Amino acid sequence: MAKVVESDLGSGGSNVLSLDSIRESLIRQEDTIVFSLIERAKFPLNSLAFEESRCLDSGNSSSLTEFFVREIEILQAKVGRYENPEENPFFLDNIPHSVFPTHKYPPALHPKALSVNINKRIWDIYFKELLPLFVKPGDDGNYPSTAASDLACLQALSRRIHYGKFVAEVKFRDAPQDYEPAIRAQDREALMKLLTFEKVEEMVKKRVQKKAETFGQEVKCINGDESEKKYKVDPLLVSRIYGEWLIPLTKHVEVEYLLSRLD
Ligand SMILES: O=C(O)C(=O)C[C@]1(C(=O)O)C=C[C@@H](O)C=C1
Repeated sequence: MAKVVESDLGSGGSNVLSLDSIRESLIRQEDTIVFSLIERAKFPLNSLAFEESRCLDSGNSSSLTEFFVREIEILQAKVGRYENPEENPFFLDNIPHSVFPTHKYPPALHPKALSVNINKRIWDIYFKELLPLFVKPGDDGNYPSTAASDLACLQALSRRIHYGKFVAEVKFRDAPQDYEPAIRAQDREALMKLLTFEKVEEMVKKRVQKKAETFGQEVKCINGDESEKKYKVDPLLVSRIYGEWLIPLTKHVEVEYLLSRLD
């Protein structure tokens, strides 16, 4: 069995590997996700930025958004972003090494974690299903700012969903006797059942709804008598995005990670 050691887990984490500390991080990530959706909602859909290749460089056939994300990922890789096991690139084919000495993240995950990357799926879902739900239709031509906002959303969503690897690792360590038989049998359904906590999911959906109400409320009057409350992104929609996409994709990552946990 590959060696995985007790270690510090990610951003500002304590060195206790526990389900509570992992959930704390997921709760903090909700703020980033809700804010990134609110920021993206400033712009209309601007689909020309991500749907069509309009690059003037004849050797390049990517959309403006894809070009932007690829270039930013290269830059971020050069300063060590992908040395952090919480970060997963969208374009794996062109990730260079860091050109600076990097922080040595203690190995918290099984080495097979590296092969769990569902960013291609996240990209497709984000542009085809999620974005049209929470931004206005239309085109204002502001593609560079739109692409920057899309990247912020994509990275926040990807980090949250791939955090499933850490959640799965902790659950496995807490109860190997429950998980090992299902892993040996490669039984996805049994694993899904073991790692599901419906009450926690309900709480997450309610909390992000509340965060979207709190962070995204239009504030025009200062004497508190807004006649009708208005939100930059519909709070019920944020809850639905979690319930229908983010939580199921996180669980999918958990299962994929666990399937190789004994390799
Ligand atoms: O908190 C957990 O136990 C998780 O696995 C995370 C999560 C989620 O995505 O929010 C996923 C599955 C559980 O059913 C509950 C919540």
